[in-house]
Amino acid sequence: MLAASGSSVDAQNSVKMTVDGASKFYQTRSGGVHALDDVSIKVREGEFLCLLGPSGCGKSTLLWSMAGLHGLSGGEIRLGSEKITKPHPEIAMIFQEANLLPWRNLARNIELPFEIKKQDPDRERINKLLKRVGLEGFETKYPRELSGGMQQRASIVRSLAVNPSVLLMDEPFGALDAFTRDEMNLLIQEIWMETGKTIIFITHSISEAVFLADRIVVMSARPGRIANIVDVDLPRPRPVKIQTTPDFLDRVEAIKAMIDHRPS
Ligand SMILES: Nc1ncnc2c1ncn2[C@@H]1O[C@H](COP(=O)(O)OP(=O)(O)OP(=O)(O)O)[C@@H](O)[C@H]1O
Repeated sequence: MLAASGSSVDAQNSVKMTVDGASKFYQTRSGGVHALDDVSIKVREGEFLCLLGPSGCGKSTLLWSMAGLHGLSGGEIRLGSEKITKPHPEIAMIFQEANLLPWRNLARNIELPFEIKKQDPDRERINKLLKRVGLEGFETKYPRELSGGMQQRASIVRSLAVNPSVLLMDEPFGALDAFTRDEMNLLIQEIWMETGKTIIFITHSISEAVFLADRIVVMSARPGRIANIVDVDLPRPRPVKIQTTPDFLDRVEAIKAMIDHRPS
């Protein structure tokens, strides 16, 4: 069954990332936007955490802050005890769009983060990852020659090639068709189980969150606050067909009831 949690994280597991009293105001020409209000989360080492909430509740704002891509108006983000104020080599981000450079082939897209860091690409690791996601043999293809799912697989390889310990994923499969999305959800579950990375994953889909997560942070409408934190104790690996079981559907319904869709 679903269980509210979040109180005794420290006692159970080591904390990988901490969001401590995060608030964010955007200044716009038409006035201020209060996007996040006093959000605190302790992300456990190696956990799969999903952020779920209505459109505009500040999920991307929170994730971008965790990536060090933009600052908070109040509060702080920490990786271990280190304050995150700019991008960090241990933290990689994956977006809804694969963001591959169209003029570079797959191999050269994957090597880009190494070039930026002025490092030699770790070809052994890259080749293993390409094989793992089923892209072996596609190294010389250009993004336009790859399907959306293949492009997103490539962006996963590009992120994991530099061996981060935290993967932040901002609705990574939101633009894919339902079958490809199921495939990608299975793949990311397998990769997570194999690598023990800490994953923080934004989705609009309650089913996707219940399928993937150890815990789901349910956020309320703007300004984003934590409405609930839900444990998902379904055994792993979870097969796609688990999504049709009564237990799974009950969990989805329970979360649906928690989400406040009313505009603030
Ligand atoms: N750069 C910005 N300048 C001004 N307002 C912004 C900016 N970025 C986001 N916002 C506003 O902050 C609020 C939260 O946006 P955010 O994208 O974080 O929400 P979200 O939950 O990720 O939304 P969605 O699920 O639709 O992607 C929204 O009202 C949005 O319009």
